[in-house]
Amino acid sequence: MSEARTTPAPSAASTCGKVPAGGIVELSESRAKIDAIDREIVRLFEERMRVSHDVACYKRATGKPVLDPVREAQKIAAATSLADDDFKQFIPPLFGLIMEMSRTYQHHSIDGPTSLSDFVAHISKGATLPESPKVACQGVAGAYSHIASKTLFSQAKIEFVSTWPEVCDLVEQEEVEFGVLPLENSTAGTVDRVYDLLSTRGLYIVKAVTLRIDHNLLAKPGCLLKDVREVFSHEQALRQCDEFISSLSSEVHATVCKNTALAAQAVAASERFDVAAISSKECAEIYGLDVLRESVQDERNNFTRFVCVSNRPFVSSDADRSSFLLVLPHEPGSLYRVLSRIAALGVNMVKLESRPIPGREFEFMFYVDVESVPGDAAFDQLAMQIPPLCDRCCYLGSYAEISR
Ligand SMILES: C=C(O[C@@H]1C=C(C(=O)O)C=C[C@H]1O)C(=O)O
Repeated sequence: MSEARTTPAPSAASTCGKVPAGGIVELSESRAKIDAIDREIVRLFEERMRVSHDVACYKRATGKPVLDPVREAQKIAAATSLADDDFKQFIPPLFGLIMEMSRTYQHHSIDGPTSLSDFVAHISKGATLPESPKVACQGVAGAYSHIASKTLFSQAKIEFVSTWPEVCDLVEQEEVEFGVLPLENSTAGTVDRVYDLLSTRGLYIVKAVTLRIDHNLLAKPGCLLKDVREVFSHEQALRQCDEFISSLSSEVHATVCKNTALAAQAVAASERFDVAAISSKECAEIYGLDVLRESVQDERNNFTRFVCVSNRPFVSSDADRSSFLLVLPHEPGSLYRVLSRIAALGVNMVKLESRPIPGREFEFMFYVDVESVPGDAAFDQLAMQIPPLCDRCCYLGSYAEISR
C-alpha cells in the first residue's frame, strides 16, 4: 500500500472501530477491490445457477422434488463452519437466499412459467371501463356504496341488493358488469369478508375509490336534537360515532340497521319524532330529512375505500396498483422471502396486512398491494417469482385508485 493512497490514521480517541495497521484505506481503493470481488461473486453465482439447472434436469427426469430440505440444512451448516467467527452469523441468511433463488430457477426450468405469469400475460391491458355499465351495490339509494358507485361511474345503472354475497352473485351471473364493495375503512380497518368473497368467487378489482365518510345526524323536519331518544344506523357507523352518541342524553338508545340509508328510510317512515339516523347528507335529500348535526363521527378523517369488481381481470391504461392475497408456509423467513423479492425488484409496497387463517392457530394470510401492474417488467418477474414461495397466491387484480 503506497503512502499516496493512504490517509494517516486518526488518533485512537477519535476512532470507533479497528483501523487497519497501515492506516485508513482510501475509499476508491476499497471500492475497486469490492468491484473485483463482486465480479467474481457474479461469475460464481452464474456458475452455481447453471449447475442448479443441471440438477433441475436430473430431477425432472427422475421425478424428484425441487426442494431437498436435508441437503439445504447440510449446506448451511457446512458453509457456516467454513466462515471466520466474525462472519458466521451472516452465512445462513446468505445461503438461504442463494438456495431459494436456485430453487426458483429450477422451478422455471421444470414447470415453465407459473400459472400466474401465464395468466397475467393474457390479460388485456390499456382498456377503459364503460361509462354507463350495470353496477350492483349493497343497500338502498343514498348508501355509501351507492355514492361510491356513482363516483366510479357517472352514469351507472344501479341494481341494489341487500348483501355483499348477492353483489358477487350478480357479477358472477353476468346480470351486471360490475359490483361495488367496501374493502377498508381508516378507523375500522380491512373488511376481511370482502377479501374472502373476492378470493373465493374469483372476482378481480378493476378500479378503486376512497371516499371521505361524513356521518350526519338526520331527523324528520321539526324534530330537535334534545328530543332524540333512539339513533338508527349501521353498526360500523354507530361505532364510528360512539363519542357523539354518548354526548347526547343518557337515555339515547342505538339501534343497528342493515345500512345507513335504510336507517334514514326507517326514520322517514316512522311516526315518532324522537328518532334520528346517522347517515349521509345525500340521504337527507332522498328521504326528506333535516340535518340536525353535521360530521358527527369521532374521527374527523374517516375514509372508506371501495372497490369495483368484475368477473374477469381488466387492467385499464391508468392502472398503477395490484392486490394479492397470500398464504405463506408456516416457517421462519417465508414472509421475508416474499418481501425481499418485492424489494429487490424495486417495487413499492403500499399495503401489507396480516390476518389469522380461520381454523389454523397462529397462522396468517397476508394482504399485499404493490405499485406495479401487468406489463411492467418488475410485475412480470413478481408473477414468476412469488407463487413458488406461497402455499396460495391469489391475484386480486390491477387497477387505478381514484379519490374524491
Ligand atoms: C440444487 C439442488 O436443489 C435445491 C437447491 C439447493 C442448492 O441450491 O444448493 C439445495 C437443495 C435443493 O433444495 C439440489 O438438490 O442439490
